[in-house]
Amino acid sequence: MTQQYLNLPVIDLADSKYKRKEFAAKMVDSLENIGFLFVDNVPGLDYDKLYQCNQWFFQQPDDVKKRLTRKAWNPENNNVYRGYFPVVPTEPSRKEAFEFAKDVLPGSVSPDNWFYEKSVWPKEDGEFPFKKTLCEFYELMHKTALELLSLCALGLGLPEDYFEYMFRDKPMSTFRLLHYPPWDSKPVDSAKIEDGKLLVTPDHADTEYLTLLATFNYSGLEILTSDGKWAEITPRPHSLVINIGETFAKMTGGRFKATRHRVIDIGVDRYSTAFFFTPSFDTDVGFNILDTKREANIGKEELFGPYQLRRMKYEKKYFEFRDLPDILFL
Ligand SMILES: O=C(O)CCC(=O)C(=O)O
Ligand SMILES: [Fe+2]
Repeated sequence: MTQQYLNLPVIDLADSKYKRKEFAAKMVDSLENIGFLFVDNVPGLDYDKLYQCNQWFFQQPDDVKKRLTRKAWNPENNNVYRGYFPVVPTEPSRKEAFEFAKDVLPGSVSPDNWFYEKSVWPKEDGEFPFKKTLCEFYELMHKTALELLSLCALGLGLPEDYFEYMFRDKPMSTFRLLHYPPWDSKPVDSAKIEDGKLLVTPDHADTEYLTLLATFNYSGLEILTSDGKWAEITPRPHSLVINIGETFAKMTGGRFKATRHRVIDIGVDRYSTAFFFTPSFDTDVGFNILDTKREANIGKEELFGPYQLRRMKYEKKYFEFRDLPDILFL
């Protein structure tokens, strides 16, 4: 099979003030038909600095990573959800990652609800302000995601602030730094796909609401197009890749697509960052936002937190999530 390439639609946020309606329509069209798009000129987003954060972390020695490693891989630690997880050589998903969130106020959630556990951070040497810089990026991604959702709302004929309440109080968003080392001479069979290619992340759709991905001009990201073929996204420097997760798709009754995608081994180390914009645990995600007849949604309440845990731990069973503890009150 010859490799297919795809140029995604582009929205330039520098123009979004005076082309709002046009961009809203483009955003809706992209999410209905492809499920992915590029966003250029995100105000304040410094890609070199973000890449520097990514490189700084993955160059840390093993003992630094070990102190941040989730309990499933290091029983000495208490963090089950945030922090670091290592490459697992028997998995087709070949990646290590560092994940953090914005801490909630102490006492504002049940201590059993590890979705809100405090983020863990590496010790710094005073040379590079890793935590401070990444926390600023978190705020920037949060703001950008809200702006993109307000364009979606406008394009769908909803009030522009329609989605805001879901993310105002205790969003569960995760910021993930990723490193995919290339396969060595003996890749696991489950990583082998057509045309002799190798996976570093298998076919999946994201679970949350909206994903903001920086690929730093690396190739390797493929999406499953509507004609059933895998196509590689042509990287676009200084642009974010945007896609939606299953939660948003289901709340539009499937009108918006949570498109399946995967990452291919490009033969060299690959780095990216993903911001998963995620509602609060208590958000009702059981209704269709496009269904104007209220009765159609009665009795369908579904809290986001339990939905997310079920999808990640019991249904998708990704290696990084399948050992998560249960949450007793679910
Ligand atoms: O690294 C990438 O380009 C994609 C990452 C991804 O799909 C994910 O983490 O869900
Ligand atoms: Fe993904």
